[in-house]
Amino acid sequence: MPFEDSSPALEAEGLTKRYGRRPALTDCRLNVPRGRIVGLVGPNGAGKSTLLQLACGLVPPTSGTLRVLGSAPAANAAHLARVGFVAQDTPVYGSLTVADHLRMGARLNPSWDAGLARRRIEQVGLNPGQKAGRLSGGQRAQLALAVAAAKRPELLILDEPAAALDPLARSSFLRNLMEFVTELGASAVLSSHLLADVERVCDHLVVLGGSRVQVAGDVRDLLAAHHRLVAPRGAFDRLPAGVEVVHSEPGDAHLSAVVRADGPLRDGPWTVAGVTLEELVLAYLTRAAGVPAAHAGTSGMGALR
Ligand SMILES: Nc1ncnc2c1ncn2[C@@H]1O[C@H](COP(=O)(O)OP(=O)(O)OP(=O)(O)O)[C@@H](O)[C@H]1O
Repeated sequence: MPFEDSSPALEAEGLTKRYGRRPALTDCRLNVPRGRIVGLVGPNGAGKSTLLQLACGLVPPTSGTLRVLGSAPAANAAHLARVGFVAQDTPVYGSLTVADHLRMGARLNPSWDAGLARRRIEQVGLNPGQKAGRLSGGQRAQLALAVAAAKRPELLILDEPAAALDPLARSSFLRNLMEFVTELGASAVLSSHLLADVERVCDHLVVLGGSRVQVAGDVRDLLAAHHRLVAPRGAFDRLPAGVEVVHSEPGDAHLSAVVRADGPLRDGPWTVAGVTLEELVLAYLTRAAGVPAAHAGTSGMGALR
């Protein structure tokens, strides 16, 4: 059942967070609608964890505003219950058993769904009597996800939830995540360095680079608005209005560029092709990093490190 309130999952205006003089997020504007699975990507130190911590009310902004499900982050106990958070290292209580975690979840959360928690624990093959400290990284992540989802949150926030998992465990974790989000009618934001994971599960993208939002939007819209143009060098000086070069790479006689176009691209002295999500992300991050064009390789579905 979808939730009735339709205010954005996340809405930020001028959001800035500094640690001392070091900027972690600068002047960020975001509007993430409900019902999306959001991929938050960017290189190390881009500000992903900071944004997620701000959204959970764990740290305050230096300036600007952030609204989560229409309220200030962690505004009150009722609002806290609407948001589930799985932190970067999927922390669990080592001396407590899997079943203890579920009992504790039930005591702490008024909307706890014991049936959902039990079902998920069974499906991922966790032994309720097992001490959490003896679980593997993947099993810990599954337990943390089950506990966060059994709160029946409207928004699940996950900081690199699958980073430590092997490919099989990651695949099962992401499948579980998608099932939860669909079953709960919820929204989710997950940060990841793995573009293949983002491509697989996310329908909305936020790219952070150098503490700023580089690009954000529904994946389908972003892919429709971006193209790869290959053209003789001089042709890029005559691009029509409404076409912005995000990043270009030099060839011998031609330039290859990822461009953003407001509307359909008219014919010209260029060839036009679609871009993959990876090409799109790398074009923005390369531009943000100020990497010289010759170093901006885009081959292979990669990890952002
Ligand atoms: N508690 C803190 N105290 C001081 N500086 C911090 C703190 N937390 C983060 N930072 C700084 O803020 C910037 C953004 O860090 P953040 O952890 O949000 O990046 P990230 O995108 O999550 O990185 P990663 O991919 O490595 O996890 C970095 O320069 C980091 O050093």
